[in-house]
Amino acid sequence: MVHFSEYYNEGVYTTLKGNYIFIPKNRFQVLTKEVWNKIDYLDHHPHIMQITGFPDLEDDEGGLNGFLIESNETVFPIGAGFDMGCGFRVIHIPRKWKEVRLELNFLHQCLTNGVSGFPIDINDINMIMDDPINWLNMREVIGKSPEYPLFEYDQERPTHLSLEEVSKNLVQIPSGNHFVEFRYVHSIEDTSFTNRYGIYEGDLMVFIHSGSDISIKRTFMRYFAMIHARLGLGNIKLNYNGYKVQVPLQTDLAQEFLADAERASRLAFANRSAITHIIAETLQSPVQVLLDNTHSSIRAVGNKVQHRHSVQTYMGFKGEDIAVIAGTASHDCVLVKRSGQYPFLNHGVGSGGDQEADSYFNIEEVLSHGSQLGWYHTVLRIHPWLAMRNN
Ligand SMILES: Nc1nc2c(ncn2[C@@H]2O[C@H](COP(=O)(O)O)[C@@H](O)[C@H]2O)c(=O)[nH]1
Ligand SMILES: [Mn+2]
Repeated sequence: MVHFSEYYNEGVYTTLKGNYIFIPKNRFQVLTKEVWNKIDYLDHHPHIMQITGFPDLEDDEGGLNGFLIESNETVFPIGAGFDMGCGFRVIHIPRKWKEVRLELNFLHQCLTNGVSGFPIDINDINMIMDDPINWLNMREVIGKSPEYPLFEYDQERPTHLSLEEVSKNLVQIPSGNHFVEFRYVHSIEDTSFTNRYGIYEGDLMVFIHSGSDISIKRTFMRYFAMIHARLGLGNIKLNYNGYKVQVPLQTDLAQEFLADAERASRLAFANRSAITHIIAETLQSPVQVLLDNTHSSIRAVGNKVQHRHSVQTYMGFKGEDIAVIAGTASHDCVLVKRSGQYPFLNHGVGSGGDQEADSYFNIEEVLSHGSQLGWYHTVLRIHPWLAMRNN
């Protein structure tokens, strides 16, 4: 048994190769053998430049949740999990939460059955993959994202996504652990921020958590299986180390995978934008999009590949770097403002799947850990009210 605690200091574990795992002590102590095997494997991998673990680090479907990998010349298809492009959008609505009950039934109908007044066809899908911002402008979508990073990709690469399926599933909540939640501001800690942007206690906050539809998720599972089979790695067992499945960056397969990863991110972003539009139209209200990010992505710049599995960066909102840390369905979510230099943070409190699970960590513990590391301070807390899902 290795006594890892000798490397643990003030909320940070330093690996043998000098990589960091930012994790509260009691979480650190219960990391499983499988998690350590994966960390150790990547820590010693010749094509890995950096790995980083975040406070909600844990095992997840062959990979690690709350985990960032930066590699050289190599793509790890499990690096973002299968829900490629998944992210949160947070919208402030300058109305009190108690005032909007009447419109919600109609909204639920729209967001779970599709919206006839907002038709989507294959041309829309092609335009979104090509230039999502232009598509939003052309469709006069209300509620633009203040900042959303698009990455260059090789648009000539063939796609393995089923565009027909995607077109049927856009402008609605995808299945899986995706939702539109109506929450409200219930305690403000940084009044200078909220006064600047007209945010008050009791105001409605809408959370859109949405990634790919099931057909996109299956595409990335197929990529994984295909690369696994090509490498002749045998059977996939429980607690499989999915990082053993890798593909050189310059191969056609890796380039197709990366192109589809960026397409999936753009489609998920467009879906969150279209959902915002439907909410704004239904509530007949202005909306203030605080942020839109993706926490599951694989992107290459030059020969460097960044893999994010449930890891977010701060987003620019009117010159301020902010993020939202999700709690659970029945707990607060928290808007934070960056106070340190470090650009990344965990997206939530773990990966519990569709239902509230025991495996979720305590948000207070996660928050105090991030604050102690000097990453951010709390701006406000957002209380749960009601949620819409589409399973
Ligand atoms: N506001 C809510 N947050 C939730 C809910 N279920 C889970 N979560 C949080 O979201 C993140 C992201 O989930 P993932 O599927 O992308 O891993 C997770 O870490 C939880 O903190 C919910 O119902 N409402
Ligand atoms: Mn997600």
